[in-house]
Amino acid sequence: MNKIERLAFVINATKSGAVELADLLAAVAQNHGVTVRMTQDYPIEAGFLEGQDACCVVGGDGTLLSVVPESVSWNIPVFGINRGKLGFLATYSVQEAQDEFENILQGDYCIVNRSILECDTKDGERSLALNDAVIKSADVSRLIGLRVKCGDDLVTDYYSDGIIFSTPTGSTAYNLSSGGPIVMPDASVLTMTPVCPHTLTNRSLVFSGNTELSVELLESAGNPFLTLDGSQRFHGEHHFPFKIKICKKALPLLQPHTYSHFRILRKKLKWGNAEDSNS
Ligand SMILES: NC(=O)c1ccc[n+]([C@@H]2O[C@H](COP(=O)([O-])OP(=O)(O)OC[C@H]3O[C@@H](n4cnc5c(N)ncnc54)[C@H](O)[C@@H]3O)[C@@H](O)[C@H]2O)c1
Ligand SMILES: Nc1ncnc2c1ncn2[C@@H]1O[C@H](COP(=O)(O)OP(=O)(O)OP(=O)(O)O)[C@@H](O)[C@H]1O
Repeated sequence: MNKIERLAFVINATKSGAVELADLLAAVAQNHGVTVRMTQDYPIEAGFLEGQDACCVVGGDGTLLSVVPESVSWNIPVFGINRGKLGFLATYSVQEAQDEFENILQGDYCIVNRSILECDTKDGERSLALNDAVIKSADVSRLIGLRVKCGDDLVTDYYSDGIIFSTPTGSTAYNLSSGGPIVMPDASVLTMTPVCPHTLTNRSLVFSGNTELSVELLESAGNPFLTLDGSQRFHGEHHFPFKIKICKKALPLLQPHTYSHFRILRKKLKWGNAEDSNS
């Protein structure tokens, strides 16, 4: 791949050691003639990634999720160094980052495109999500009634705690906790998983990647809301119905050539007795 000549750092300064690590890596980059820009803003300012060759996120998965709209908008590859808890998306450990940083700057990396969701609310707001779009009621003790259509075709009506619409990347997040399938990140699909549906038969559905779903509110359930990647929220009935599909654009994710999704699954989900599941 191309050498990195302009590198942006997005730092979650609330994470211990994040600022120091970013300063260290920035100094390495500058010694290699790389132009560096840094921010601790959350979320980052619109336009921050314009003209950059890559974006290095120092924080946890939430920090990486927060740069997704900006990265997609300018098509800037992102990689994350984990200073958070899990680091499922921010997959470089501090040690790996320090060992591999100069190679990355020299172009020794690959880019994979991760599909993202595009959500259009009734009032015309469009938002993107790398993981998921989740609809729930703010009144946690009430069911929410939602009607899902696939194009013009009725899927069914759900009475549940909510519904999670997930990308393959997001399949290992809230979707997984709610019994949804783990999906390989390069699959062109969109999953839908009801949270505690009040029926014996509703399960996750996997739709093809060119599906457009629409979601209607069946009855007022006390302040319904839509959350994208766990942060951006749309409160209220006036946003319904809204539409969800896989976006034509994707998130370019920078990975080492040695990246193995199964290794990440084994390690982060503590799978089985594989030798590397706890390392
Ligand atoms: N019960 C749950 O599991 C639950 C509830 C709410 C939100 N979430 C998830 O949290 C995500 C937002 O993450 P955050 O870090 O900003 O909030 P957070 O700090 O509340 O993180 C929730 C956990 O999800 C992990 N996570 C995030 N993306 C992931 C992915 N693609 N695969 C596997 N694990 C992932 C994070 O590392 C963290 O441990 C949302 O997109 C949603 O999927 C999960
Ligand atoms: N640059 C930032 N500055 C301050 N706060 C941030 C920044 N980026 C994200 N945050 C907030 O900090 C929260 C936690 O950060 P993050 O998700 O990165 O760490 P974590 O939850 O410990 O890690 P992980 O998600 O990998 O388990 C985010 O959900 C978000 O609210």
